[in-house]
Amino acid sequence: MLKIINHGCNGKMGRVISRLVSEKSDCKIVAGIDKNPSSSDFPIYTSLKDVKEDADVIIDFSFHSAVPELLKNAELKKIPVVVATTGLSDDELCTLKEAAKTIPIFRSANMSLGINILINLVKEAAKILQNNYDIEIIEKHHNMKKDAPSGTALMIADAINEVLTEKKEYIYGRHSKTDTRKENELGIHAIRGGTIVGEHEVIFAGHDEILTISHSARSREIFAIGALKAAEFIVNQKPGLYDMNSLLEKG
Ligand SMILES: NC(=O)C1=CN([C@@H]2O[C@H](COP(=O)(O)OP(=O)(O)OC[C@H]3O[C@@H](n4cnc5c(N)ncnc54)[C@H](O)[C@@H]3O)[C@@H](O)[C@H]2O)C=CC1
Ligand SMILES: O=C(O)C1=N[C@H](C(=O)O)C[C@H](O)C1
Repeated sequence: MLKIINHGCNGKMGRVISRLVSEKSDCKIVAGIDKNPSSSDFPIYTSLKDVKEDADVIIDFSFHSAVPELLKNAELKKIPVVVATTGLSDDELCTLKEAAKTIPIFRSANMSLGINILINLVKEAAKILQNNYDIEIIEKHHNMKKDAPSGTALMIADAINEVLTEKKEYIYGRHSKTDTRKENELGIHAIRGGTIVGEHEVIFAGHDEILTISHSARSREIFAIGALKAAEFIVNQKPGLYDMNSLLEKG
């Protein structure tokens, strides 16, 4: 029985995690953590330091500024963490990398299988098309999303840059720009509206032809399923930083 702490349990993703876990027989939520506690069938705390229950793993869908304190306490309690929260600053990312020296940490801005396949396809296309095609990323999310661009858009952009001979400069929207697009640009554009779960589109625009590779999330369950798989995976790992590639390699 995998004993899970649900960090951000009262949020949109935290609630999906709780629902999916309640439908499974091989794992359970032993405690939740949220800055806005409410009643639940498991105890809810405002910080990991107060959690009394014994746990194997923490799944985190919260807010970027909550991550450093979570990791500090996870290190003290020696509990592996799945970090799904996006929008981490450079300093917060440094803290995460330091913590991964003590405990296993799984981090991905997108826990869906599809986006991780998209990244592999986009890398192949980028290698071939890098000299003659302009690359732009468009992401669309619901009107409650706080960070922009999405963590996934940045993860896709970083993956593209990894395989390019000449690295691109990220351009976030083109408001106030008064010159034409430069070859070294990689445009990243964020749209917010309604209840859009998450759409990512990578456009390779060349002379008289456009290649578009896209992914559309139709429910939050795909992220929760991925996070639960990551949780099962991370509990058996040594301290270190793991991502979706580690999980996909495992098969
Ligand atoms: N990696 C992935 O596959 C996915 C990542 N996300 C990311 O997960 C995060 C959460 O997304 P949602 O659930 O939609 O947001 P949400 O705003 O609905 O939920 C966040 C929850 O975290 C809680 N929280 C905020 N600060 C806290 C703190 N200091 N301590 C404890 N709890 C705190 C809030 O009270 C809230 O209940 C976002 O960063 C989002 O981008 C969302 C979906 C998929
Ligand atoms: O906030 C969300 O909802 C999502 N956030 C992640 C991101 O920032 O990439 C992943 C997913 O697209 C949903």
